[in-house]
Amino acid sequence: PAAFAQKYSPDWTSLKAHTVPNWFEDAKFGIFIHWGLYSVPAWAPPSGELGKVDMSRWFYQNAYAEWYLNSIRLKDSPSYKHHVETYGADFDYYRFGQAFEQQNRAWKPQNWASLFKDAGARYVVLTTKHHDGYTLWPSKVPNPKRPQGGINSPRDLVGDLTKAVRGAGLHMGLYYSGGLDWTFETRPIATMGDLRTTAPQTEEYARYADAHWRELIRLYQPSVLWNDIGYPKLGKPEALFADYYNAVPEGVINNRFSVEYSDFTTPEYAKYDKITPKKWESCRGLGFSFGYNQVEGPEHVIAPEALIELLVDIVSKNGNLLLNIGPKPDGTISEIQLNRLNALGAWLKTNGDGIFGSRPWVRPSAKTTAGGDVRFTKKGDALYAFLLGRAAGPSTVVGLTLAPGSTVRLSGGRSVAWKKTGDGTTFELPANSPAAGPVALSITPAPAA
Ligand SMILES: C[C@@H]1N[C@H](CNC(=O)[C@H](c2ccccc2)C2CCCC2)[C@@H](O)[C@H](O)[C@@H]1O
Repeated sequence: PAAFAQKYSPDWTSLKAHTVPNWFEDAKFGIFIHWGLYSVPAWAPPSGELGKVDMSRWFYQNAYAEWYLNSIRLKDSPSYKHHVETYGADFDYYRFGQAFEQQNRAWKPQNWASLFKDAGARYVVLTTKHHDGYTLWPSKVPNPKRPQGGINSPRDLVGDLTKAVRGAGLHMGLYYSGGLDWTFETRPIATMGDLRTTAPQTEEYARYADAHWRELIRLYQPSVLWNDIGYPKLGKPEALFADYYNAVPEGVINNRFSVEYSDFTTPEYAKYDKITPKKWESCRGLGFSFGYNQVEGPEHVIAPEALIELLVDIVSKNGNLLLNIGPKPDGTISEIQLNRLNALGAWLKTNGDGIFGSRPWVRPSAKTTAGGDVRFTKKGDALYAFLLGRAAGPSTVVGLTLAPGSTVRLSGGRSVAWKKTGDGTTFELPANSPAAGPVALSITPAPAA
């Protein structure tokens, strides 16, 4: 097409003509990465998941290790106590830049790309600037609050990872904290009200954020604009969106610019409980934090089997899972995180056919007569049934009726005997499910309902 194809104009009517590209619908599983100065202290009280901790307490015992700067500004927080004991009360947070920049010289981005590919991920979203204002690329946009600099990575971490990820055949997306920037607003956030009043709304900041997003689009043509926690009202997002889509037609934009248009919604540590027609993506850490938290142990981190079941549940309801990894400053990833990625990758290797490229069926779930959970997806003329919770032996799915002569196979090909019963359909599953994770059945032709 002509290089100057200006399909989109900067108004919501034009932008609403954009549809979610197939690659994002098909992808199902992405890797979120929170990496930055906060990865150096890598410390937060594992107080619980967002949504399970009372918001009146959340900010004082913030489980998000990437909120370290805000946490140490709250003098009665466990993080402040830890900071004083470990670095001293007068150790300025931005001095972590030295250790971060020194240690990430050793980082090999291709190691991450192959790790994520082996895990079965189809796209990656990296933090380019989190709330602390530090940019993971050597931005040329001056920060009026930091004339002395010190908040731009000298190494192009964004570019290096983008190249490696695309080299591995995955899509590359970029996260940018449009709503908060603690180099512009230094007041601590102790309540949701503070979250709103400390979101910078000056013309100066709006120009800064817009220039950053435009620099990122020009340099890297990201497939995802993952803005976070709002956007300055004066930031003219509709112009940014139109220019982005005209430059990256297959791009997608999330709903956290907090404007009337987006390609997908972004429940955080949450998921929908039914099929929603609008595309959505559930994001969470493996534990309670996005940034690496050295304190987190197995009691804080999702178990491998629960992680696989989480992905299957989300996909059955028209969502993607954006699963976060918090790397150490030198780019290495903790064993507890690697272990979960590998478990997910192993299961997807055998059972991914009913996940990738699938779409929701007429209903997302059913039960077995033994009380087990079942999730459905559809792809081509096959219905996929995922029996959660180590289903084995004869298993009857309630309310499911197959056409006579239907073929049922385990993922990996082995055929499965089935018969119609009063309650539904009984499948003769193997006596024990070899690997962890749901048993996946393909059923052709797919029943109508
Ligand atoms: C991916 C994560 N996003 C967080 C921003 N989260 C939000 O804006 C949170 C949120 C959660 C769900 C939908 C919209 C907004 C609010 C902030 C605290 C309670 C609700 C960031 O604060 C966090 O550090 C991480 O980057």
